[in-house]
This record gives sequence, structure tokens and C-alpha cells, in this order.
Amino acid sequence: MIKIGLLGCGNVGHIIATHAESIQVVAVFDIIPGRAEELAALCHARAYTDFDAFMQEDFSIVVEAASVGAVRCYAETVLRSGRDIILLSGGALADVEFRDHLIEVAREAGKKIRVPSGAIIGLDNIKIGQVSPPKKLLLRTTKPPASLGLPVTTRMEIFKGLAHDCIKQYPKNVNVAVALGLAAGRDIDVELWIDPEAERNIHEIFVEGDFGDIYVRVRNVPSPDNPATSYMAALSILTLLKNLENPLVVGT
Ligand SMILES: NC(=O)C1=CN([C@@H]2O[C@H](COP(=O)(O)OP(=O)(O)OC[C@H]3O[C@@H](n4cnc5c(N)ncnc54)[C@H](O)[C@@H]3O)[C@@H](O)[C@H]2O)C=CC1
Ligand SMILES: O=C([O-])CC(=O)C(=O)O
Repeated sequence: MIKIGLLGCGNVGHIIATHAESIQVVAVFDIIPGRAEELAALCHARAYTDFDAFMQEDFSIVVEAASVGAVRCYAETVLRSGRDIILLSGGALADVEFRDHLIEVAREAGKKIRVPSGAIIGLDNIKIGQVSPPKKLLLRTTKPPASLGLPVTTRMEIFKGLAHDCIKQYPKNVNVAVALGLAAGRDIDVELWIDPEAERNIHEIFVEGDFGDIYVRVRNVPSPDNPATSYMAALSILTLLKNLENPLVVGT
């Protein structure tokens, strides 16, 4: 059974720790002591608010479900310690200098940085962009006001531009945009809309290239404990963990 250390004991952390079948959560870490203790009790793990002490535990992989800031603080130490890391807050990799450095650290350590599909579909074959660059690559994300914590009463566009700028302003809402860009091999265009009529977190992906064109629409149910995060994001991590040691790898 794979032993994991869970970095972040919020909404996604709870879903992972309480639904995982093929893994054992050995230790959990959060800056908020009560969150770490509560989750540790639920999944029979040990709770930490001291990162160095957390890292002394016996696990082979760290699952980050915390924040872009947490990735910047801790990912390098995790890789240098000889563990793989799964980054749900993959938006941290929008910073090219940080990304290149982290990839180099992983290469030296012989470890992997995994960015899951999270709250979207299609990261597998968007990778064709690395071989045949797309002419158009746009993510239009529409969220209800509660997801962004903004008291908006009419549909409005709150960001239009590149993913690496959008993630700086909305680090809890557009990690998917950075993941898409990482898969495709280039920064992508993003529109972020807020809509009081929307009941779901909607991600629409538009791609045009030599292969033809793609339109994907994902209508995600918000997580009960954090409307900004789609429930699919937690399912995506659970699925990644379930398949980690499967010899059969499906998808590009
Ligand atoms: N790639 C994707 O598709 C998606 C990515 N996300 C990312 O996943 C993260 C987790 O989502 P949720 O569980 O819904 O958020 P949440 O806010 O419910 O939980 C995050 C937890 O991490 C802790 N935390 C934050 N920064 C920390 C740090 N520097 N050190 C230690 N603990 C820290 C918080 O105290 C909190 O308990 C989001 O913040 C977002 O960045 C969320 C949804 C989709
Ligand atoms: O959960 C979602 O719909 C997307 C999200 O918050 C993110 O990518 O950060």
C-alpha cells in the first residue's frame, strides 16, 4: 500500500483522506493546527504543523492540496528528500523560473512532479500541442459569486488575458488554466467570468490546430466545503493515486 503525506487539510484533503482505498495516509500537515488534528483523527494519521517534523514520517509521496504559496514553500524540500509530489495547486508552476528550477531538482533527485487533471477534462490529448502547436487555446471559466467570494449581481468578465497573469490574481480558481498550458506546451488565453445564475463551476476549452478543433464544456459540482473547488478535483487525485502503480497506462 502506498504511504502518503498529505499537505493541506481543507476540503480536498478531507475527501482524499476519507475516501482513499489503495493508499495509507501516514501524516497530515496544515498551518492551522485544528484542521491537521481533526483530519488526522479521521484517517488515523499523525498531525503536524511543523513541516520539518512532518517530513520525518515514513511516506513515499506527498499530495499537495493546500495553495500556490505552499507549493513554493515546500515542493523543493519534498523532492530533495527523495519523494514524488502531486501538485493540485499547479498554478505555482506558472512562474517559469520556479518551474524550471523545480524540474531540475526533480531530475537530480530522480523524482516526479505530477500535475493531475484536477477540475477539467482533456489534459491527455492537449499534449499534442507539444508536437503540433495549436493556433487557438482558450479556457473560459465561469463560476458562481460564492466561488470567488464576490457579491456580484449580474454576469461579468473579471479577467481576460494569459493564464500566468490570471493565476496571480486568482490563485484558488484557475490552477486548471496553468495545467492546460503545461500540457499544451504554451501559456493559454483565459477568460474568467462570474455569474449569479451559474450553479456550477463551468470550464469551457476551445482549441484550434492542424488536427481540427475541440470544444469541451465541464459543468462541475462545487465542493460542499469550498465552492471555489470543484468536487472533480478531489476525484482526480483519488484516481491518480489509484492508478499510480498500475502497469497499464491509459491516455497520452
Ligand atoms: N488543479 C485544479 O483543478 C484545482 C486546484 N485547486 C487547488 O487546490 C487547493 C486546495 O483546495 P481546497 O482543499 O478546496 O482548499 P481549502 O482552502 O479547503 O484547503 C486548503 C488547506 O490548505 C492549508 N494551507 C494553505 N496554505 C498552506 C501552507 N502554506 N502550509 C500549510 N497549509 C496550508 C489551509 O490552511 C487549508 O486547510 C486550492 O487552494 C487550489 O489552489 C483547487 C481546485 C481545482
Ligand atoms: O475547481 C475548479 O473548478 C478549478 C479551480 O478552482 C482551480 O483550477 O483552481
